[in-house]
Amino acid sequence: RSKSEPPVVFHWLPFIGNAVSYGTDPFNFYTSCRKKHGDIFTFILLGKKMTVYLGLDGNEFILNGRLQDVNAEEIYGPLTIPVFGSDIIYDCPNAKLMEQKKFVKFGLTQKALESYVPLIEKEVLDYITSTPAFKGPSGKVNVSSAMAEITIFTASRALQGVEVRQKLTAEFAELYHDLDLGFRPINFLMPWAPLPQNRRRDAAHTKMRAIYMDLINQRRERANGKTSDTKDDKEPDMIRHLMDCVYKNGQQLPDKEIAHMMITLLMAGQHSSSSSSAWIMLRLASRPDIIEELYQEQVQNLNYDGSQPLQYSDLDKLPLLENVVKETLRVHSSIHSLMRKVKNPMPVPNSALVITPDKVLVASPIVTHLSEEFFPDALVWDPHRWSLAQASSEKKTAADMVDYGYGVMSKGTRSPYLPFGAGRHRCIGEKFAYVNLVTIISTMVRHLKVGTVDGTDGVPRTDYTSLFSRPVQSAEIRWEKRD
Ligand code: HEM
Ligand SMILES: N#Cc1ccc(COc2ccc(/C=C/c3ccc(C(F)(F)[C@](O)(Cn4cnnn4)c4ccc(F)cc4F)nc3)cc2)cc1
Repeated sequence: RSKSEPPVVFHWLPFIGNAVSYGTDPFNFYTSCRKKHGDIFTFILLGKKMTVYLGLDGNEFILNGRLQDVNAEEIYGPLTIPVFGSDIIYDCPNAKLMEQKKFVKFGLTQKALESYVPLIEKEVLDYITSTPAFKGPSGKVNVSSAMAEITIFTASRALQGVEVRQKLTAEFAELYHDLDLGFRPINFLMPWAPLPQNRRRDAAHTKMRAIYMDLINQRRERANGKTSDTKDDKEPDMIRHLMDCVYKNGQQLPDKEIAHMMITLLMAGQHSSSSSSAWIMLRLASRPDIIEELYQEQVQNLNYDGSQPLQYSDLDKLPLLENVVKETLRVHSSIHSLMRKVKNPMPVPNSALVITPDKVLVASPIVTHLSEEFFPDALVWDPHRWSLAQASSEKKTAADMVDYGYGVMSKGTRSPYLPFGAGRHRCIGEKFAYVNLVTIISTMVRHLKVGTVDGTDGVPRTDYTSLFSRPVQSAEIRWEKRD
């Protein structure tokens, strides 16, 4: 091979290449390739040349790459456009995506987040006091399906508003399920496949968009005082906010784009929060000592006595709970591969290597999350490891800050911990995710003790075959009501 090409990982079959070993366990695949070839290597995934660049330098090279050199929408578009809808996110120029991210980020105001805490708490309480899986004083529950239901209720009630939440129990749940059928890796790898579930996905998307557009019209009529409905319209939910957003070119956000943005936020919020919350509950079940510490934290820091409701200002008085979420996002990052299409030859600094436009670049922050170099005993889930680090907040100089059009933020890529990505495509849902996760877990800890079914301190293996790595299905935990 030419000296400017990264080493190619050995594979038996052309086209299929390393798809199977990568698809079954990407983290172990990356780790074993790194031992043989170092931080930069190319593997074959269904005919695509995937060039992985690991470590802090890889994260910087890819996530802070120039807009004209690295392209996200070419890779993510085929998977996301049929699910999210047209003219938004990866179906529009990047400049328009940056404006859409600004709209959403500025819609998640402190006032909005404050209003979400009681709504989220109520959804969790209603769930554990009414769903059959939590009937009686104790029992076992499939933690993935329970957390998926809880998070769809909390995310829809908070972010989507009361009408969408009410629809969730009815037709919407079915539509969400059909739309979700299209949100699978197979649609990454073979978007053109005429699979039956892709027709159901398209039908569900069309119906969901119509539901949102009706909802937007109802709200507009109410706002114009056409109907006498006295419903409290002042709830700062995202639909209301997006209805008032205007692009830089003076164009109002069209109703169709508002509907598509709301579907996008439902999918993003649901998958990331449900896999993270399932892992948090499984980790707590394996560490009953941590559960007791969390319960004591509620009692000592909030004077919790079994009655008073949670509020937004309580959330930053729960450092151990925050570290439980932070540590779970380190060990169980739900997106293991961040991908970009290369558009121009990209010389790798301090090396003879050039990444050419026939490649797809892959960053994998989870590899730095689990490197002994940055985290001693990296594979051990230990929330207390962050309480030491909580003191040392690294200094932020202007050189570390950047604004891609949706607010100033740290470049981030000198950090080995990037669960929300970094750079132009960095997540804007982090604040909502934390409020959602901390409120859900607080409420679970206040009312339930959990443990593993077999009494061991283990957690299930990771299922990497879905779009967001999650616990292998039918992972169960034991629960017992406190009150
Ligand atoms: C624990 C929860 C979450 C995690 C771990 C997470 C993770 C990530 C990551 C790693 C990226 C970067 C993707 C890339 O560079 O290719 C990202 C981007 C993004 N996420 Fe999240 N996310 C979470 C929750 C959310 C929520 C709740 C929302 C919406 C309310 C959201 C909306 C977005 C958006 C709009 C982007 C930008 C994509 C782009 O600019 O191309 N995320 N997220
Ligand atoms: N043989 C075989 C074989 C081979 C391989 C495999 C498995 O291979 C892979 C490879 C890569 C990946 C990557 C996951 C990936 C990337 C992007 C997105 C996303 F775009 F959708 C998201 O970032 C998601 N997100 C962000 N924040 N919250 N949600 C997003 C952005 C903006 C937005 F507005 C809404 C969004 F929700 N989602 C998921 C997963 C599996 C299986 C089998």
